[in-house]
Amino acid sequence: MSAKSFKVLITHPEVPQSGIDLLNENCELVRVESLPPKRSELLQKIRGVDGILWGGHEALNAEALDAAGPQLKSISTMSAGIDYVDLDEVKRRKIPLGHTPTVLDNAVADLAVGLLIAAGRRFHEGRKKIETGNWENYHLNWMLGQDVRDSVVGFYGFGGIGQAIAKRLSGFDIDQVLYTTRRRIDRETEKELNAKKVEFNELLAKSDFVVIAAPLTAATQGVFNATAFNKMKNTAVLINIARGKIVNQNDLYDALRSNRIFAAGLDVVDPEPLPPNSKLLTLDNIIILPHIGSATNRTRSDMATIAAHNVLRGLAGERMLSPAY
Ligand SMILES: O=C(O)C(=O)CO
Repeated sequence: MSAKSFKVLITHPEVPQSGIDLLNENCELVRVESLPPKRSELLQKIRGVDGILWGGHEALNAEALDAAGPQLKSISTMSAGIDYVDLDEVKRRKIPLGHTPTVLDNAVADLAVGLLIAAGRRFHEGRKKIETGNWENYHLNWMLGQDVRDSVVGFYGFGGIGQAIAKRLSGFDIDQVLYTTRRRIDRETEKELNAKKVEFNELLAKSDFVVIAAPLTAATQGVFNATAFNKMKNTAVLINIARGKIVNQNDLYDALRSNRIFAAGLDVVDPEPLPPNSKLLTLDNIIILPHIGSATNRTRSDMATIAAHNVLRGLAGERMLSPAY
């Protein structure tokens, strides 16, 4: 490919060097420098570019695509989820779009297991007990939590991330994995992970831990609402490492406050950032992280590398490493 003539926009000043170096070999780079990135700077620098490495979760929509112009040939996000992309607008313009699933499966799965144990074993509440001088370990039944051993873990969405979580949990001697997905996974993987596809209601009723690992779409938005929580065990723990909007947060607050379910562990919320005065933060039985599932040095660097390859392949008219559609 002779791509030196291509102009590529990097939409975030902190895109890891691995991605920048790859693109720099063959392309003229234009970079957004403001931090947090200013939309106005992006809309100005996007004009006339051939490719874009979309480094944040800023809306990638008609406004941005129109500002870029009709020569735009290749875009890659640096994320697995693409819910901030107006996919119809990208498709309508026939612009190849890549994203970066798979490389972050392990990092997100590690975090999910951490959250599952932290929520089930009341880490956050325990820390608060210490801070408030309520270390009451003279009770024999003080701070009892949920066992992972022999538990049923239900996955709402069972792609690469869900399967990586299940693989890790097999080391904790869980009893069974249940899952709901649009597609059934292959029998060999089912066998290896002791996983069984079930209907959503069965998943809710039988799971001790429910893990949300599905993309945010019109079909998944708000699915975890009061109706769903009422079908769960009152000892159940909900984990969300996917997208905040899949959960109705008001209903989750009610379910946790009334102990309708035992606890929740969230890496994602709605909105992000969560306002510091959110009522969710007043609860003892929730642990909330600021969307750090893929936040390891190696994972972010790998994501930048894949995104850069996607952009280069799109510019060369080749199939991207991980096309989003
Ligand atoms: O890449 C994504 O979509 C993420 O949310 C990483 O945590």
